[in-house]
Amino acid sequence: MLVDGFGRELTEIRVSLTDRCNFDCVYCHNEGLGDTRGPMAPQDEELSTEAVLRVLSVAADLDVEAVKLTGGEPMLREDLEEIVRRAPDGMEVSLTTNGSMLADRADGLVEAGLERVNVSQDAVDPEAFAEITQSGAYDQVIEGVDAALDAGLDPVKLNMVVFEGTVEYVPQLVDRVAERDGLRLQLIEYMPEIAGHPEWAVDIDRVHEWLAERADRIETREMHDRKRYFIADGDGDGEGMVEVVDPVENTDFCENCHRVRVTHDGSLKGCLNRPRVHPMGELTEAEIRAAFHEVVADRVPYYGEFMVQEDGEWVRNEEYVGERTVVEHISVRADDD
Ligand SMILES: Nc1nc2c(ncn2[C@@H]2O[C@H](COP(=O)(O)OP(=O)(O)OP(=O)(O)O)[C@@H](O)[C@H]2O)c(=O)[nH]1
Ligand SMILES: C[S@@+](CC[C@H](N)C(=O)[O-])C[C@H]1O[C@@H](n2cnc3c(N)ncnc32)[C@H](O)[C@@H]1O
Ligand code: SF4
Ligand code: SF4
Repeated sequence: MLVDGFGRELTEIRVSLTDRCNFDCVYCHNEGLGDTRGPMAPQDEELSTEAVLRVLSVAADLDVEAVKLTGGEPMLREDLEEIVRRAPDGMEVSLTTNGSMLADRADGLVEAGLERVNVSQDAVDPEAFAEITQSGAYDQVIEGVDAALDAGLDPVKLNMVVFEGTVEYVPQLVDRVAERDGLRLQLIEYMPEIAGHPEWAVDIDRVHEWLAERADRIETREMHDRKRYFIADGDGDGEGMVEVVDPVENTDFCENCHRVRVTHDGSLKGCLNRPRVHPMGELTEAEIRAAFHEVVADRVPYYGEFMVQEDGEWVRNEEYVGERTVVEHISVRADDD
């Protein structure tokens, strides 16, 4: 198993299968890859099926236990089922999707070996959903979630980005997961580091407090030191789990980060917020293996090491001053600024 200089073992990888997407969510950080807008057709630079599988095979040799397939929108890839089916034995395969294409493919994905799915759902109101995602696919997403549950995926997590445009819907989504077996909720703190608009952020501590008041019990997940709140439904006969993903300025979160990312065009990235990417060459097994070693050796906790606090402000640690910033690295959404 690979371990970085801060004692963090590498246990998971996140593979961005494409940076294309059929939605245009106002908050999207696109896993640090820049704008999702553009042609919907497959792009030449995207990793081929075989290249993805080679990366997974090397990762499995290095004792990586789980892979998250993400994007952009990973369900735009027609070879998704094949990738899931041919992923290394013993590696947990999960998917994060906007859910708009899930209804027809959930059964096939389960058959291929998918173990669980996260579906982004920021609102229970179709109009608000359309405004946030810039798409009219609310009904398809709801059908996708139902199909995933019916197909036996467990858990199905609803991902909700908590920012000023969604915070009012938190209680409704908490109720929804408490009422439905198999559903869980992930409240993801809005991350302005890449997406911009820091003024959209809400105080995540207040969300924690609100959940703590309602929870029967609270657990802490090892990954990222995330809190999980277990909340009973109105009748008291069901219980929902709500996990909070709160990476912003959170040193405990970064201290417990065990993930690297593979970009859609075949580079390895040690941190979502850090621009450093390492191309994996022609993607021979030897090149991929070397890239994993180098990237893990270069991994540092973003908050607490790459960024440190000075007089109450987060500033770049002098040791990394020469490194580009995220904002310089990606093509930011020019017309949003
Ligand atoms: N800063 C940061 N944010 C993360 C990290 N992992 C997940 N997130 C945030 O959480 C979002 C949702 O992640 P998902 O891919 O649905 O899943 P997850 O919760 O990380 O993983 P599982 O709980 O294992 O399904 C990401 O797009 C990020 O916004 C991380 O390592 N660092
Ligand atoms: C980039 S999307 C890719 C997968 C898929 N298209 C989807 O939306 O689920 C992965 C996750 O990132 C979350 N996300 C995107 N931008 C974010 C931001 N600025 N802050 C926090 N989470 C964000 C989305 O809500 C989604 O759950
Ligand atoms: S669906 Fe996912 S990738 Fe697409 S714009 Fe929304 S958050 Fe970004
Ligand atoms: S180190 Fe980077 S990838 Fe890991 S939790 Fe912190 S910001 Fe996210």
